[in-house]
Amino acid sequence: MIGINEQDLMLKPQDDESDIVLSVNGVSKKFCRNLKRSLIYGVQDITSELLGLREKSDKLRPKEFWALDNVSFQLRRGEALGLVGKNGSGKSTLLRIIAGLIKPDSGFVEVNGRVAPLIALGAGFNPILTGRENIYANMSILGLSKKEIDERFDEVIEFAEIGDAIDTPVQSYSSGMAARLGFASAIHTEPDILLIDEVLAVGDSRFRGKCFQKLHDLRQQGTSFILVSHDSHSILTVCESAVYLKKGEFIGFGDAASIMNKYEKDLFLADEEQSPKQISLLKAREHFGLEIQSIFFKNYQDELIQSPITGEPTKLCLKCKASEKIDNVSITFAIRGLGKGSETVLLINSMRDKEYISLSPGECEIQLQMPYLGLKLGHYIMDVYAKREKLYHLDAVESFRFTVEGSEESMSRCIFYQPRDWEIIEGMNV
Ligand SMILES: Nc1ncnc2c1ncn2[C@@H]1O[C@H](COP(=O)(O)OP(=O)(O)OP(=O)(O)O)[C@@H](O)[C@H]1O
Repeated sequence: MIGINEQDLMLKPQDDESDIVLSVNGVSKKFCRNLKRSLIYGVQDITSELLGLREKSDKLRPKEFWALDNVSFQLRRGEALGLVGKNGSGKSTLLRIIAGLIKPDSGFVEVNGRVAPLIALGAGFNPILTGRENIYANMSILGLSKKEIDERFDEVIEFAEIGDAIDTPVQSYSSGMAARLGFASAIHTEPDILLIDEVLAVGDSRFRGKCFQKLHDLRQQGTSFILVSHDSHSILTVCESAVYLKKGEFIGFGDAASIMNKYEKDLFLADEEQSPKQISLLKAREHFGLEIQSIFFKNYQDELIQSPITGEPTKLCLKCKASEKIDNVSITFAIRGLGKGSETVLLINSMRDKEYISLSPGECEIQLQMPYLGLKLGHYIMDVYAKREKLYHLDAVESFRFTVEGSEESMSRCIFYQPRDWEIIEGMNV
């Protein structure tokens, strides 16, 4: 478990208990994989509860498993907390417990204020009702009177941008439209805590930008939120703290940067051994005159380095073996971040750089020299391709993983490293 460190304390200098809007205390929830048994256990539990015999048990019955095991954290007024974990790790279950939709088997949740869950797409809309009817139903469930909904109705449809479709049944909406309407009606209830489960991933990027802007405004007014996302960048830019779950196990609660670092490391590097300084590619592959034998990083003193460092001079090296003289070799490095839908963050091609590589028979080292490494801290996957005059495929290495390290704390919250100097010009020359 990741403990509370100095950074956590820095994040919350005011340790005022009245600021806590949500407190999750040792929450556990078990489910049963077998439907028939699950129904039997359900009937048993209800009967014993009605008879006042039910005791909270920390023991699992056959076929049961912990979907959440002893989860504890707090959320303060105006704070954004990221909730991360692989598929099936218990994130939705936790949000459903916080929203009061299901009860924990042990532990308890204290909520100070109004919770608006945006859990399923469309936030629980009834598909046969129109958008208009759903807004009324939804916002009244979240505690608003008809008069209050009337007052906000125009703002909701304006924010959701669904126009005339407001009077057609929600079942005819696209998933993006339903998500927009769900988001718009939830935020206009002015909740104290907003629970957001991946819904923002559905809208187009312009609408997403608008939602993030709205979330920012709500936070200024004191709304706190929990954001579930598989996209590290969203969590790192929006949230200051995070909770990490792994198959129901509570791995940690702390500042977003250190939790996301731990999560990414586990997610992608779990089965890798501590990566050696030099990655030898032992797998025999078919290659056409050029074989890439290993990939590694060096500093500008030509020493091998385990993990390159943001902003430092770095060489990315390929040890190759040519079986004959080869002219016009084109080398491509395609580097992408980790995680679902990660884009290519760096694409370098020697031909496009007008670098015409000619290799003599035998071994050689091809070096890409980077005076400043612009990649931010984190984990990456790289594909490398060697081609002859763009057309003939010589060799390729796919999914080479590496980690970029760094000492600048701010680098975990931005996208690239900017080499820079500062200068103050004073006096007459300005
Ligand atoms: N009602 C239920 N009955 C039985 N098992 C359930 C039930 N709800 C969830 N589970 C199981 O509990 C585990 C946690 O599910 P949950 O939906 O909370 O995960 P998640 O982290 O939200 O996943 P995802 O990222 O895919 O949305 C999963 O193994 C899931 O199959």
